[in-house]
Amino acid sequence: MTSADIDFDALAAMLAETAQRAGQAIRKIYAGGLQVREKADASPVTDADEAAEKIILADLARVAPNVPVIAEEAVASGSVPATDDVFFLVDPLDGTKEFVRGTGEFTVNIALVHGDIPRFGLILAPALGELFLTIAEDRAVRAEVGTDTVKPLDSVSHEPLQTRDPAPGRLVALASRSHMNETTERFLETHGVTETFQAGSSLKFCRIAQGLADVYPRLGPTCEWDTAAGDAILRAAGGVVLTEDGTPLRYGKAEDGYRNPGFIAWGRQPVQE
Ligand SMILES: Nc1ncnc2c1ncn2[C@@H]1O[C@H](COP(=O)(O)O)[C@@H](OP(=O)(O)O)[C@H]1O
Ligand SMILES: [Mg+2]
Repeated sequence: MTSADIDFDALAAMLAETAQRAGQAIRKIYAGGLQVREKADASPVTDADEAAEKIILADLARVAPNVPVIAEEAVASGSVPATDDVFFLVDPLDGTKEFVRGTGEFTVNIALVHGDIPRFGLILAPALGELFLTIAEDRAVRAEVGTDTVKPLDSVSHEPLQTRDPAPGRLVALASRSHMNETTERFLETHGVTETFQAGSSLKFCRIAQGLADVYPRLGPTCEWDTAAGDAILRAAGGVVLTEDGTPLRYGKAEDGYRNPGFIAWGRQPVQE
């Protein structure tokens, strides 16, 4: 199968509802009180992560039964299917730490990779009622779906996502709330960043795609399911995600356990110094 065989409109319409159902499951579990456990890598996991992933995997198995899915909680329990040129990446609850803290900055993430590039991306922030997704290779949108009911994609209005032109020497950056480090602080000091906001989860990619900030340095570990949907959305809105050597972040790194190197997400391709 290639990405040319996939009907992107149908995928977007279906997964927009899948993600909202996953979001409702997350919110229901949250309202009932959270049991937080630790995974083998010491990161937190809750029943909400697992419930949301189950909903997403069931729908993907129906719509694209032959496409492998690399999903965060399945990988944590040792289930890592072989991938080929086309595969899905799923992070059912990105920003689990933020979720546990109650900040609302957590997301449901679904992406389709083809040929080491994320071509389709969908991010839902269930507590904020905001949905971001690619609707074509070079078009991404934001829709307000609210938090009460599952809304079909064609029943809500969309606003196009477009990154902004940075003001040289006055960049606005986004950085992780939970995973700040010295390398990131050094990057901020040396790249003309005059303002930094901290935020959780893949929403950082979305805020750059909206033109609300210029750069998101992530110079510490993440996994491909944390970044693929945000990368696809940011690309379609005019941005790029580059590794520290200036090349685009690549996907399908099975031999590295789908772990990413450090990267920098930019609203616009940076001018080479
Ligand atoms: N040591 C590590 N190795 C791999 N990924 C890590 C990591 N520390 C943090 N992350 C990733 O960073 C994500 C959180 O990003 P942020 O701090 O920007 O909210 C986590 O997503 P999950 O919450 O889905 O586990 C986790 O996957
Ligand atoms: Mg994550």
